[in-house]
Amino acid sequence: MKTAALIVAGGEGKRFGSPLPKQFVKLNGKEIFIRSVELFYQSSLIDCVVLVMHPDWVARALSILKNYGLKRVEVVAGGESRQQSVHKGLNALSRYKPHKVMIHDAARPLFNANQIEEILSYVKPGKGAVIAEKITDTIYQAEDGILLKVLDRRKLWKAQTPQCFIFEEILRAHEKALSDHFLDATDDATLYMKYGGEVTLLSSRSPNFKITAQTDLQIAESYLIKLEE
Ligand SMILES: Nc1ccn([C@@H]2O[C@H](COP(=O)(O)OP(=O)(O)OP(=O)(O)O)[C@@H](O)[C@H]2O)c(=O)n1
Ligand SMILES: C[C@](O)(CO)[C@H](O)COP(=O)(O)O
Repeated sequence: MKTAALIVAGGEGKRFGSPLPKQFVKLNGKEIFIRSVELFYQSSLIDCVVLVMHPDWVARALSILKNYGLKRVEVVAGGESRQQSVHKGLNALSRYKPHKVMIHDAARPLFNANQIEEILSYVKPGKGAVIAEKITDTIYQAEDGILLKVLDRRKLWKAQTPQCFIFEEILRAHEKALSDHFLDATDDATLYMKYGGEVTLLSSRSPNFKITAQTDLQIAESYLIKLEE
């Protein structure tokens, strides 16, 4: 049975604040989206890869993928939101009839691909698996800068990606969300759980933070320099 990877790179990177969308910015000499695609493309456990790219940058992405010899990556145009982009990517994947799918932010290029097998082992009918990070700080709930409540951090995690599911189940969850006009989910586990799925959280074995601001890029570079020494 096939396993697919869906890499979402359809955003504009507004918080990064550069004319080039952050997924095209080079991290130690290689574009961030290429690093994320390669994590899955180079895995023997992944049978097909779809990259969802911002519509204005599809041609540029295709040319860069070709330069890296990443021939078997299908590129589709993303939507206005991450949720729409994922849905477009899932529709593109349908023709490959995958059994499982790993949905990953292109903006998380540091993910440790050695965890692919472990994550997939948790994915079963009705059960998804998501890489997340346990909270170590005290977490406040506030309104207008006034502390309202201190939350129990023992029960709190920071969602990351990949987020992995039985393909038909997460596709159905996205379709139901669309028909229910539930359109502002910021991740896929939200939809999966809303429509009855159970999600297992797994800690990342390496830094797996999202490149959101320019400072994140500098942190990622110093980590990679050490790793690739
Ligand atoms: N319409 C969108 C919005 C986001 N994403 C992708 O979802 C991931 C996480 O989103 P985020 O870090 O918020 O990226 P951007 O939306 O580009 O960032 P910003 O909010 O700063 O514009 C990224 O890989 C991004 O490319 C997407 O595929 N389609
Ligand atoms: C999917 C995600 O990376 C999990 O933390 C996050 O929700 C993406 O949010 P963004 O606003 O699209 O970066």
